[in-house]
Amino acid sequence: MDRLVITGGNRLEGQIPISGAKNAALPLMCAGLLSSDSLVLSNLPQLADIRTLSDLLGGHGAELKVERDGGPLNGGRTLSITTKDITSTVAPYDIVRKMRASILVLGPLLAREGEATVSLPGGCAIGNRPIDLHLKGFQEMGAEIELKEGYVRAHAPGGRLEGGTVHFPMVSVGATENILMAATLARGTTVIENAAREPEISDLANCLNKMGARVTGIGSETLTVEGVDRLHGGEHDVMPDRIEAGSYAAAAAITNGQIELTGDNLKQVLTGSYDVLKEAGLGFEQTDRGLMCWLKSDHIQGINVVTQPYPGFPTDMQAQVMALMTLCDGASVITETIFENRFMHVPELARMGADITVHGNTATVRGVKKLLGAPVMATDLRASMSLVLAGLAAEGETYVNRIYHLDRGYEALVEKLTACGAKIIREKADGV
Ligand SMILES: CC(=O)N[C@H]1[C@@H](OP(=O)(O)OP(=O)(O)OC[C@H]2O[C@@H](n3ccc(=O)[nH]c3=O)[C@H](O)[C@@H]2O)O[C@H](CO)[C@@H](O)[C@@H]1O
Ligand SMILES: C=C(OP(=O)(O)O)C(=O)O
Repeated sequence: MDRLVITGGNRLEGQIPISGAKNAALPLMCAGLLSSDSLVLSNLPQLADIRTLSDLLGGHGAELKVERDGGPLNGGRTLSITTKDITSTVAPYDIVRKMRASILVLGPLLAREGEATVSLPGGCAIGNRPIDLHLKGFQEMGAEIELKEGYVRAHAPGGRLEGGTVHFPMVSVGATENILMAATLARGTTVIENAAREPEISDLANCLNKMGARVTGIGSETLTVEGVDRLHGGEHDVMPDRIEAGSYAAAAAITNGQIELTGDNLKQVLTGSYDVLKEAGLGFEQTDRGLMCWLKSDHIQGINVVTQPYPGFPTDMQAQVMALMTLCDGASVITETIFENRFMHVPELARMGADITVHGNTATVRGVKKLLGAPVMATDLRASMSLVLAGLAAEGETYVNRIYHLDRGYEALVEKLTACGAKIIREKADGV
């Protein structure tokens, strides 16, 4: 198993190109199941999750072809997904267990074939993560659902889902995406109330419209989808990764460096994190190529922050901001409201000298003068990134184990940080 070895204390300076967003790319790829024509997606990041989903889609009959490969530092990949026929409506446990977003094939399969059998994804390190809202939504569209032997078996009587009103009692990104995709091919109109408003959902809705879907209300909490008989192919550029951008902005600040994030509309992409990072002392300046980020104030400023659905502060930035706060002037209070168990990075940061107390869903972080390198390991993707950030600032060497989490969501992490002067290498480590 690989690990990262980071020698901390280097001021980072340089450019980092922001990749296409994992959390946009995954639902967009699933949309490829909705049409027998080709969906061509550009700016796709090369990540473990994308490979996992490619395997899953291949099992349903999709043909995936790399049309262009600019590499992570030059525009990413262009992939065509052509699903002439759905050859299997079963999403097996062996693939779904690797990646929870696999549940997003349920809506497209059910919409196109009138049936789907998808393994229940189970929980993960950050929480229970049930899928009841997805299932309730499909039932409101006429589907019959059965849970058997760890699988969801969904069936649309008469072979087609019916439009209806799907009201979500709480905001769910995945459930909104699943119902949105299913509704494009349903009979009649579907109104999705209390829809999540994350930009990745707008990216998906815009792509679906390019494929002939009729989605209105994009970006709002009510999405209206007029079902059509078939979707055609389309071309779509995956939006930039707002969490990757925020993570590298935090890297600039924690090393007292200066990083130019390159890509389009990055200030807007950072909505939700932008104000929080500014309050923490970051300066931002729009440049020709993107957004310059640096620590503007003398010290990192302690802040109080609460994770919220978009446009609030994203839970996927919570661990990285906590890493930043370990070195703040004064204290910071961080409240996690989205996932019930998303503080697994706290004990690891504490091993590096951080002073953090957790009560329920609130962490109080008292800034320390310095962090000290240590062997650490994380249980999820963003927690791993928080340890990388801490390692970049720490005195001495930090060994980040279990980096398969980082491979899920940060494209070319070592290359991007090295290009800015970080001392970071990836090496084999036995038995961790
Ligand atoms: C691939 C992807 O895009 N992942 C993102 C997506 O995950 P994901 O789509 O899984 O997250 P949700 O928005 O669905 O989850 C939000 C909350 O709702 C709960 N819930 C969700 C569905 C359900 O049927 N029942 C239920 O109770 C979850 O347990 C969680 O507490 O949004 C999260 C919240 O912004 C992000 O952290 C993830 O990075
Ligand atoms: C939690 C995340 O992803 P997933 O929903 O795929 O687990 C994430 O991207 O931070």
